Amino acid sequence: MAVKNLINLGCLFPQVGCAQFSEKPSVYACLGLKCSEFIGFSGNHAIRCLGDQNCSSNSASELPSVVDNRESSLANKLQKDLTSLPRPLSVSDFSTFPSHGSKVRVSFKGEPGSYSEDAALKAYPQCETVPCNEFEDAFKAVELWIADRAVLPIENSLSGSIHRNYDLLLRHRLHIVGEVQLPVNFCLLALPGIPLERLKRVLSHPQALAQSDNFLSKLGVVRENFEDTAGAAQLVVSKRMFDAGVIATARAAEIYGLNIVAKAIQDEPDNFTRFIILARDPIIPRTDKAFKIESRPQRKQPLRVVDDSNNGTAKYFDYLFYIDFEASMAESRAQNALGHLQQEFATFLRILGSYPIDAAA
Ligand SMILES: O=C(O)C(=O)C[C@]1(C(=O)O)C=C[C@@H](O)C=C1
Repeated sequence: MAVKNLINLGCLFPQVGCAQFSEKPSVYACLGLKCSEFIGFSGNHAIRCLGDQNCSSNSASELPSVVDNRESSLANKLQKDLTSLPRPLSVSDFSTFPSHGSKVRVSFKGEPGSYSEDAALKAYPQCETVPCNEFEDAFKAVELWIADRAVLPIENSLSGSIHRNYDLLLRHRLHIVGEVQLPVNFCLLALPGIPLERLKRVLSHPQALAQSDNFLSKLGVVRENFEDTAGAAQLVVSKRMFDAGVIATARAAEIYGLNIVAKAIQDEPDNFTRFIILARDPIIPRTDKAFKIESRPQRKQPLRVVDDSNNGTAKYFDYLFYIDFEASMAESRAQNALGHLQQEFATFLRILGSYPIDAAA
């Protein structure tokens, strides 16, 4: 079992590269009470369902019989040429190095039009985005110089941490150099000419479906999980699923030629996803002002959990903590605090990055 903990403190730091961030830096450190602990700390990961190949969705087959010719020809006309969109990278693509201009290249997990791509464009408005099949592919794209940055979700204000990315941060040697907080507004999209009442099912990322529960319940539709929101939009278009809606971004509607049939359908209006920006090299902070440390491990009162298999006896476990605090690593108090943790308490310490806080959220 692994436990994560976020802790904050703060100080001044000049922004490098991303114009809309504040000058406040934050440090992400990982601290383990046993190194081996993080091996078991990986999240579940679904297998991607891409276009019409290997797709377990029951969507495609029944369509020609349920749509009339008028709808079919309308959709044909409006459907964008999906083959012109960038194909997400997978590990096998990494032997070939794509040509590129001088733009910053930013890898993300998902298809063009996903929320993650929105986050990449918020951080680097002029960037060239590099879609990837898996979170790990986005890490590798940076490591292999195919991309300059990776933008990956780390937590959502409603659903919490994205464990897979915490795990990957430790498995890879990239550095956190920034963050983006993205307000997540879910839109319901459908093929052109299809009104809300015609929808029998809605496809999307599990988070999007879960966070739009009230709306979907009222609509009385079947929910179908998909790996990412934009991938679901692409599927609905490529399979001409006239009875299916998709929860995705407004940009996905534009990219795939879908109509927005409802906007801001999430249950909670304040829904934010926090993304981290990763680079090959760390930012070296230069500052001298820190705010406060809000929390720290207590040596005399370490965490305990009760192990049921041990007849309810209290048992100590090894923990891995992720600490996100406002400070600069150039500031001596921050160095001292982490130094003490390492000398007196932790068996493992790694600074995952020092970065400016996104104040534009
Ligand atoms: O499916 C997408 O569009 C994504 O970018 C993925 C993702 C996620 O990983 O949680 C990102 C942000 C939103 O909260 C919903 C989905």
